[in-house]
Amino acid sequence: MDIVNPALEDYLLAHASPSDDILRDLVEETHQLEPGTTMQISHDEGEFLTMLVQLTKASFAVEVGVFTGYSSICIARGLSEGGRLLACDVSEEWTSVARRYWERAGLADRIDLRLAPADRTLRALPSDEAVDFAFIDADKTGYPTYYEELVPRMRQGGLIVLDNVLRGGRVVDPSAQDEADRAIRQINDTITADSRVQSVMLPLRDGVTLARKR
Ligand SMILES: C[S@@+](CC[C@H](N)C(=O)[O-])C[C@H]1O[C@@H](n2cnc3c(N)ncnc32)[C@H](O)[C@@H]1O
Repeated sequence: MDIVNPALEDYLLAHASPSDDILRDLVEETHQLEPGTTMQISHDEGEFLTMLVQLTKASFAVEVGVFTGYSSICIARGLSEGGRLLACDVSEEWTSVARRYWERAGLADRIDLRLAPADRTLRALPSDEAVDFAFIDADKTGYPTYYEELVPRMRQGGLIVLDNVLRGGRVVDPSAQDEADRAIRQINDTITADSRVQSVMLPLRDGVTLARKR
C-alpha cells in the first residue's frame, strides 16, 4: 500500500533542501551492499531529522539503528556545539561503513558507537533525564522496549522519533500479523495513550511518530 501517491512522493523528495556529496556517496555505496538502500532513511527524512535536532537544541542524542550511518550523520549535524550522539547497533560490518562516512563528514568525534543489543545499551544509561533527542529505527519487535527505556531518560521537551510506524500500510491490514506488525501496532497504541508524551504520527515515507516528553 502506498502511504503517499508515488508521484507526490517524488515531488516531496525533490523539494527538500538539496543533498550533498557525502550523503550521495553513502547512498551509492550502501546500494552495493546486500540489503541495499531499503533500510536507509530517505533524503527528506534526513533533512527532517537534522531540523528537529536543531529545533530541540539537542546536545545529547541517542540513535537506535545505525546501519551505514545515514541517519547518524543527519542527527549529528544538527547537534549544538559540543553535542554527542550515542549510536546503537549490532552490526560490525554495516557500521564500519558508517564510521568511514562519519570521519569524512567530520563528525566521528561526536558519535559514540555501541556495538551491542540496544536494549542492553539503553538500560546501562544513567536514569537521569539527560537525553534531548532520540531516533528509533532498528528491529521492529524491539520498539516497545526501546521506547520504555528512553521515555524516563528524556528531558522535559525532549523528542523521541520513531521510524516505520505504518509498515507500508500493514498497520491497517488485519491479515498482517507477524511479530513486527504486532509490535508496531502495540507501540503506536501505547504512545497514543501515554500521558507522559504529546505525540503525532506523520505520513512521511513509511510513517514517522514524534513523541515529545511533557
Ligand atoms: C533500518 S536499519 C537502520 C537504518 C539507519 N537509521 C539509516 O538511516 O541508514 C536497522 C538497523 O538496526 C540494527 N539492529 C537490529 N537489531 C538490533 C538490536 N537488537 N540492537 C541494535 N541494533 C539493532 C541493524 O543492524 C540495522 O543496522
